[in-house]
Amino acid sequence: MNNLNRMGAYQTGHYRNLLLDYGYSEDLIAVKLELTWEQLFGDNEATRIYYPVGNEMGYILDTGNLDVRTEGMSYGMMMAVQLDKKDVFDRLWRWASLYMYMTSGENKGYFAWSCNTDGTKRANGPAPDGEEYFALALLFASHRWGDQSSPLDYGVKARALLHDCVHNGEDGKGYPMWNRSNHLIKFVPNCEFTDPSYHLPHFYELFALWANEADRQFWNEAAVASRQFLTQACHPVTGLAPEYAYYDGSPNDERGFGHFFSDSYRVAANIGLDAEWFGTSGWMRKEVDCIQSFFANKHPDDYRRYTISGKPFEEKSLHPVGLVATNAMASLAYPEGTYARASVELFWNTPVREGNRRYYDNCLYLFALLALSGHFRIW
Ligand SMILES: O[C@@H]1[C@@H](O)[C@H](O[C@@H]2CO[C@@H](O[C@@H]3CO[C@@H](O)[C@H](O)[C@H]3O)[C@H](O)[C@H]2O)OC[C@H]1O
Repeated sequence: MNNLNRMGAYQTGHYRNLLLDYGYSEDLIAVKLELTWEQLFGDNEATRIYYPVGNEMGYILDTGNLDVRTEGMSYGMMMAVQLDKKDVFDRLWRWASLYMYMTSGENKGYFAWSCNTDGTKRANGPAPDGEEYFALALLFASHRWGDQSSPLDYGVKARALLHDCVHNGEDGKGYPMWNRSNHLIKFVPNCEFTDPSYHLPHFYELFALWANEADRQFWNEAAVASRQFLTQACHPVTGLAPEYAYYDGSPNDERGFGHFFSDSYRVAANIGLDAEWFGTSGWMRKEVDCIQSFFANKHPDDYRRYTISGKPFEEKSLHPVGLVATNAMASLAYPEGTYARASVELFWNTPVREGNRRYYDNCLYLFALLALSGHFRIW
């Protein structure tokens, strides 16, 4: 464990139910959690994102782009392991293992980030946020349910994946997902910039405990590096982070992703979960206060794309419900903050999204509900 002088659930064993602390009743919280799972994973055509396939498999559909992404598959697995839904977890993992995993070429050992619903690949490269979520979801599954025969040998698969993420390229073929010198996660393996929303230091703390022994120091250093990186990537006044950034944290707008838009929303949520698991810090409190105060006087119907200094574009947010959710989840890092309770109240009163853009919003929605109710746990 790296030099953290903070106390979170990892140290105390206690997961805060912030919804309860803010006055929502235990019964209502339980009902909302069950209902939301059902809305996303049941057969309500207006809200679902999960589709079973035959007796053994299933996928999460990006309903806006009509593809299956490693992001959604790994998110679905994380949700399933948190809620003890082994059947759903195993179905998703079987589908990802069969169709997305790449066994040859430059990206051997990684997962194709986008596939069609019939399993054919739409891309031959990975998106590292999927791999990090797959790895931790698998480790949790291994601890919660025990390893079975392949592909359900969860712990074995997680360690192999983390090994490849760090060591690919050492034989001259392919690239690691993390820059080996500065320990920062890349946007894609064969580039040298990053995506602030991919930085999950709270995951790396756990990889440092459970990955192959030879890589544990690497993961400790990755946790330190990502926490430092985030302080550089988030704007000091608005708290907004860009979608893509250079390693020094400055926005990378080469392809038009240097502003606060869809990917960026997750940064605040990630800080909330890091605080819940490993404790909060002065910077995390300030960051949450900045971003929540930036959105405090804005209505979700009018959320836009913004420069990180806060200048709005004409373009509306594609995922306002997701942004409501991530801003609420951030409250875990600063529950006493000026806007923390109002951010959670807005989330509580916002329904899951319907319509074709619902996938990303509803993923962020269920993550926020899990975290705010103390159900997003280290297993
Ligand atoms: O260029 C691709 C890159 O796009 C890919 O990134 C994945 C897709 O985008 C990210 O999330 C999306 C946020 O906007 C919503 O509208 C979408 O529904 C989400 O999927 C996601 O985090 C990435 O995994 O990575 C590979 C690159 O080659």
